[in-house]
Amino acid sequence: MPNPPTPLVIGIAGGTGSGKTTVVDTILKRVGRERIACLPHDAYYRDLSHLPFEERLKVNFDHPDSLETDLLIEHIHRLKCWEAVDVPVYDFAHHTRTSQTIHVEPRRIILVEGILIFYEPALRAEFDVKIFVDTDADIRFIRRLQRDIVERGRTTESVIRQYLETVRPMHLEFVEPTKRYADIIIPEGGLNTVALDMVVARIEALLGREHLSA
Ligand SMILES: Nc1ncnc2c1ncn2[C@@H]1O[C@H](COP(=O)(O)OP(=O)(O)O)[C@@H](O)[C@H]1O
Ligand SMILES: Nc1ccn([C@@H]2O[C@H](COP(=O)(O)O)[C@@H](O)[C@H]2O)c(=O)n1
Repeated sequence: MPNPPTPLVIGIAGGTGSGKTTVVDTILKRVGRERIACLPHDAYYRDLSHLPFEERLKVNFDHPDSLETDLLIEHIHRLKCWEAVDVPVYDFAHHTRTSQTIHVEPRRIILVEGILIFYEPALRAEFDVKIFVDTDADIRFIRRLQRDIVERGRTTESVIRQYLETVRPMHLEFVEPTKRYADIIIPEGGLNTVALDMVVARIEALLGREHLSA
C-alpha cells in the first residue's frame, strides 16, 4: 500500500468582514464538504470564563495573543498525519469556549481561515497556498456591524467602540501587512466568481490527478 498523500493546506486570511467565511463556504459547496477539513482560527480564541463579564469586554480580540495558535498548529499537524481532531466551539456572546467540540476528520484538503493566520511565522509556514480576501474597510465595517448585532449579541454602540479602540488599529498593525505573504489576493471576497473559479479549478486539478493515478 502506498503512503497516503500529505494533505494540501490552504490558508484564507483577510480583515474582519472581508468575506473569508463566504469564500470557505463557496469552496466547500463546489469542491464537496466530504473532501475538505475546515479549521477556523476563530474557534481557538482563549477561554475567558475565569474573568467577570465586564472584564472580558476589555480584552483586545484582534491581538495575536488572544488566540491559542499553538493548538491550531498542533491540529494542522495531526490532520496532516491523517489523524482526526476535536476543534473547540467558541461562544462570541459570552467570550468563552463552550464544553462542546467539533470532530474533524482528516481530508486531502485542509482549509484554515482567520484574520491573523499569516501573522505568526510558525503558522504561516504550514500553508501550501495563501489567499488574502481584500475588501475595503468601510464595507467590512458595515458587514461586521450587521453580523455582530444579529449573530454575536452585540449593540451598535459596542461594535463602534470596539472597532475604533482595537479592531481598526490591530488590523493596520497585524492583518493588513500580512497581505504581502499571499499567493492570491481576492478583491471583494466571496462573490468574486472569477477568482473563486481559479481557486476551485486548482483544487479540482490536484484531486483529479490523484484520482487518475490511484
Ligand atoms: N461579496 C459580498 N457581497 C455582499 N455581502 C457579502 C459578500 N461577502 C460576504 N458578505 C456578507 O458579509 C458578512 C461577512 O462575511 P463573512 O464571509 O462572514 O466575512 P469574514 O468571515 O471575513 O468575517 C456576511 O453576512 C456575508 O454574508
Ligand atoms: N470574543 C470575541 C472574539 C473575537 N471577536 C472578533 O472577531 C473578529 C474576527 O472574526 P471575523 O469572523 O470577523 O473574521 C475579530 O475582529 C474580533 O474583534 C469578538 O468581537 N469577540
